[in-house]
Amino acid sequence: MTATRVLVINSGSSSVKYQLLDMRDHSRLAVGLVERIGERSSRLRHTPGRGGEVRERTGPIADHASALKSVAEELAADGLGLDSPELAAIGHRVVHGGKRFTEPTVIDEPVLKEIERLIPVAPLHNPANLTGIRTALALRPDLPQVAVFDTAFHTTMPEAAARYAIDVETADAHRVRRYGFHGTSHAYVSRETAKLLGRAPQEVNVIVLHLGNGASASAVRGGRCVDTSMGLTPLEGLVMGTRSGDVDPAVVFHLKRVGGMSADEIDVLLNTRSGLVGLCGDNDMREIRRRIDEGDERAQLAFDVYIHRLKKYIGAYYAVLGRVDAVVFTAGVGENAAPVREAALAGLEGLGLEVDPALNTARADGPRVISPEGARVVVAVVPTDEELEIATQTYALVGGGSA
Ligand SMILES: Nc1ncnc2c1ncn2[C@@H]1O[C@H](COP(=O)(O)OP(=O)(O)O)[C@@H](O)[C@H]1O
Ligand SMILES: CC(=O)OP(=O)(O)O
Ligand SMILES: [Mg+2]
Repeated sequence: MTATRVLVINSGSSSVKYQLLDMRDHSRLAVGLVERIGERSSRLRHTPGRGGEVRERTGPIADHASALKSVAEELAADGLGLDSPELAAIGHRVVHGGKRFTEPTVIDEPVLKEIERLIPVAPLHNPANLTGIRTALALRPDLPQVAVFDTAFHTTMPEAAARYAIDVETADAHRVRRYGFHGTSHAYVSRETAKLLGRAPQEVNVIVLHLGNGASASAVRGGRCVDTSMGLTPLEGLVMGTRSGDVDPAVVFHLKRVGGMSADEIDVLLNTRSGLVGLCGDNDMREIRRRIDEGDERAQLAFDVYIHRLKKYIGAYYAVLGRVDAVVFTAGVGENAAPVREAALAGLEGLGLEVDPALNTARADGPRVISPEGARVVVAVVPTDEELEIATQTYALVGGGSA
């Protein structure tokens, strides 16, 4: 029997998302999510493929290791256990790969050591990713397991975009530079955009706006990333659900010296109590739009700050690319929030950027153009699929498809 299945594991700081894919037709055999790991109200939601009934488990799940064991049990209950001979590999999302990992990589001890060495530059993400990998390795030590890095797509950024303008020796000694994240999504979406335009990826320049809970923009020239909004960590750039994005770095010294806060407290402030949640108390764009419709001023302010920052990055990446063929919205907010797309491009007609109101608000799935016929730049919505991209890269690396 040929092994044609890939399990994808995306371990976040307090969640594990997973999908089991059949790589012959890219069908989902199972999709699931474990949330609020480490709290008393943890929840596992498992959706079997092919129309099976959704199953939920609630109650405390102490850590990522227990979460993955529960996932393995759910899969086994559907006859899709990790011991299945049809499983070809497990693909793991790893957020920080530093400068070294430019490609998906089969995981062995030295690779684990390097991911561990990068924890100081990804304290929220890499420890969770590592636990996911170690637990999966303990369950199936014989199976190839592959790390797919969020940073990999951005390693093509020129030095001018990747360097911070700080003392070179100090920066290099501490590996301080701009790495960028969400790369799997930016790579997938820019390629799908080229398909939508009916052109080769090498021919098109695209601005990708990945607007999820975390959010980032990238400038992609001919299929290669030339700039992106996240930096040393996923804190830089756009306004996000709970993260501030760009601030004057002096805000940190000020809060320490004048506000009496510790470095750890400021870290928590900027990562978890800022962005939309910090501005208005909500980080869900649906809720913010509902409040705006009721005349809520704080929600309006949060929306305006979010849009202002987004518009600045669109303008910046227009300048970086020189010629733009498409501006593309993706991820939870980008795919679903028509008012965000409309507001982000309002007033940019001079740059050839326009949104057709009817196309923008039409209910539709899949990649679609939302700019008017004949517009100079195509504006599009292209749903991201990080799991499919991770599975595809994993399967290719272990020789799948060639058997
Ligand atoms: N129908 C919708 N309208 C507006 N915003 C939405 C809608 N659906 C989801 N979102 C937004 O998408 C966010 C989640 O995006 P997602 O890409 O799934 O994030 P992540 O992968 O970072 O968890 C939610 O917090 C919410 O703000
Ligand atoms: C890197 C990052 O910000 O990831 P996420 O959007 O999953 O938090
Ligand atoms: Mg996401």
